[in-house]
Amino acid sequence: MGRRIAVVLFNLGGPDGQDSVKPFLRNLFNDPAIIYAPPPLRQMLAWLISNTRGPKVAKEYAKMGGGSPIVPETLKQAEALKARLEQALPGDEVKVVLAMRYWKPFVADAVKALRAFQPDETVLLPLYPQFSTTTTGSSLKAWRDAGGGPARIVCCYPQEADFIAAHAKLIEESWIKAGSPENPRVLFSAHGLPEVVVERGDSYQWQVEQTVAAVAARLPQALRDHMVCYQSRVGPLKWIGPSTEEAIERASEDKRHIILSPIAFVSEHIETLIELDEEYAELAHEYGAPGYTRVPALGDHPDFMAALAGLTMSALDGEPGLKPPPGGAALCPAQFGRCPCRQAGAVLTGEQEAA
Ligand SMILES: C=CC1=C(C)c2cc3[nH]c(cc4nc(cc5[nH]c(cc1n2)c(C)c5CCC(=O)O)C(CCC(=O)O)=C4C)c(C)c3C=C
Ligand SMILES: [Fe+2]
Ligand SMILES: [Fe+2]
Repeated sequence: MGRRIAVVLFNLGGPDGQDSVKPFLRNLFNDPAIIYAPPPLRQMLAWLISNTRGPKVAKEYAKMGGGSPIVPETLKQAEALKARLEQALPGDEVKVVLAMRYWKPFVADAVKALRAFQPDETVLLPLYPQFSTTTTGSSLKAWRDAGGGPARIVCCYPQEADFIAAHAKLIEESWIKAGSPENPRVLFSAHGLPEVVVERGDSYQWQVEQTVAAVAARLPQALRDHMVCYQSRVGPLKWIGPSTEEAIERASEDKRHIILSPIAFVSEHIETLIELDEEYAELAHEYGAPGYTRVPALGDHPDFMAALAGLTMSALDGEPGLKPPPGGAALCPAQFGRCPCRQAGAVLTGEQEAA
């Protein structure tokens, strides 16, 4: 008899309308993985920041039709992944559910849906290729807090071959579509993090650099000039750099045609459609860059879907528990020990998952 297989796609989530911008931001800033302050200070900060930041951000969501496209975009990925898994696992019943961290459908909604489905196997698959305590770590903790059952866990996949191929193909295609401009520089722009998060052992920046090195190595010679940079800084803390603004300024001074590829986001949302397409495009224009081409996010690109299906299939193999990064990729160095990849194979305790 066939198995019932559930795949849980973790992502950040986004407001589904103007009324949910403030509560979405409040949920985000009330996460101890994002703001290292004890309650009730954290709740107070979350309330304050969501109220001050809310109106500005609501205007940006309004430009995208009122809310974030992250859920519809993730649903497309879920459908494509389901189709691939059904083909690879004939006879098994596959259900792919969304589990968003800060807005609907929440992780708790996914746990509820799976209680009704009664899966034989559950695979937790973060839509964050690079592990961060602020993203995957926080989602795994939310899974446990919501009473999510035992699962096979994909930790991270910063160098997964099909994921890397998808990025490399999209970059090359975008450059060709722009007329193969001379003197291009590929700017790999990832969401930033406060420096203190990395100092505490978060492996995200290290893994982003692994991804960038692997994608750059697959690009044609003409596209080898590249730089990694970090966008979306929020709040008063010092964030990791160089910032995407600085990278755009430098590329403009060097008279490079900017090919901007989002490298830690796997779908389109506010950070790509507003920040990259409007704010950074305008900045490149102001700095006098010879050109600015934005590479699309991965979305349901067939190679990325192959990566997600492959990660799910290998998670289903062997013992349950946490799976190491695929393809013999290096485990995170000891100073970035908050990534659970180093405990792969062991049965995770709550502490390790939450780290
Ligand atoms: C790689 C993915 C992400 C990391 C790492 C990350 C860390 C992080 N984010 C904030 C604050 C905000 N992020 C916001 C939006 C947002 N962030 C990610 C991904 C990562 N965040 C995504 C996919 C999105 C888009 C959500 C959507 O609308 O679809 C926002 C909201 C927008 C805004 O107000 O600018 C905030 C705030 C911090 C503080 C942080 C690490 C500490
Ligand atoms: Fe973010
Ligand atoms: Fe790791």
